[in-house]
Amino acid sequence: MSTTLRIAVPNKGSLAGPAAEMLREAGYRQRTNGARDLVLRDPDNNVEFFYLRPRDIAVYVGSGTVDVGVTGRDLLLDSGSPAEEVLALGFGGSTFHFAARPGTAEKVSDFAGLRVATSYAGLLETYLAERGVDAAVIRLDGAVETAVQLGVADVIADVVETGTTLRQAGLEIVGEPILKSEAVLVARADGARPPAVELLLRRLNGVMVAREYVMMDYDIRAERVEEASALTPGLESPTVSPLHREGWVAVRAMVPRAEAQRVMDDLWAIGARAILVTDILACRI
Ligand SMILES: Nc1ncnc2c1ncn2[C@@H]1O[C@H](COP(=O)(O)OP(=O)(O)OP(=O)(O)O)[C@@H](O)[C@H]1O
Ligand SMILES: O=P(O)(O)OC[C@H]1O[C@H](OP(=O)(O)OP(=O)(O)O)[C@H](O)[C@@H]1O
Ligand SMILES: [Mg+2]
Repeated sequence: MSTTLRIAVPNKGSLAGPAAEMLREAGYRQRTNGARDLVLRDPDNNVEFFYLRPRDIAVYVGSGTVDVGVTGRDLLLDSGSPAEEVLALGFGGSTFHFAARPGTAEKVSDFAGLRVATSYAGLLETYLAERGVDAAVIRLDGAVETAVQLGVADVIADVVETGTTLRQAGLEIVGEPILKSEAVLVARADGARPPAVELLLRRLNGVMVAREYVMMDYDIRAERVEEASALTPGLESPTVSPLHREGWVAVRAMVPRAEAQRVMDDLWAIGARAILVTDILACRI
């Protein structure tokens, strides 16, 4: 039997719930709601899950003590660990921005000589160094928006999701986004990809495709099938099957979920009927 694959999963914070849900959808065993196990075995899949702080996951993966892990792209870059992103997972999205009181600065080069507070010091130091900006980086653990009010910093660099926290602290975004982040699967940068990792990647990809697409079926007159196929090209090519009713065909294609209603309207307008949309439960593409 091959060696057990070790996977690190966030134990708390905004990535923990969606990460466990995605792994469950991919057919792996996960902790039941509210459980606080630090390790969980999934003998059917020959996998062991380690529930760790999201900030630490890239460090464990980089050291080789676990094979792969789920963390944020921002946390991976901040860690400076020899781990690399192998798959973006489509959840936990956020944008990392500079913010300050109005009138403090307009662009990054204005930060020279100022104090910038953040809980992503590694990421920030690299960013400033790459642009040759000499600012003092103040390392904080969280609630960095308050640092300006308390006089500890002039500027902050932090995750912005809705912008509510910034507004409440009287701050506004300065300059371009520093980084767009989302949850990612990470593996050791120099490591070979064992078959178990390839299998995990295929399963996670399958979950993402099943979430992003729906299956669309409809009937249409044969002479309009080219037009219809242009509206529903599918991933490679739509399936067209003969119907018992003369002059008509049945078409089946995957359609992006977000476009399903518009595509149905367009199909209806060219004479398609019996248009049905169904969820894709799982897939391997
Ligand atoms: N609104 C958000 N606030 C913070 N992090 C977010 C948010 N939305 C997505 N993320 C992502 O979640 C990861 C941070 O997760 P982490 O669990 O460390 O922080 P958290 O969600 O703020 O939890 P906590 O504050 O309880 O430590 C980062 O990759 C970050 O980009
Ligand atoms: O743009 P918003 O929707 O307001 O979200 C962004 C805020 O949410 C997170 O803080 P969190 O609540 O996790 O507290 P923390 O700073 O202590 O981590 C993040 O650090 C920002 O402060
Ligand atoms: Mg937080």
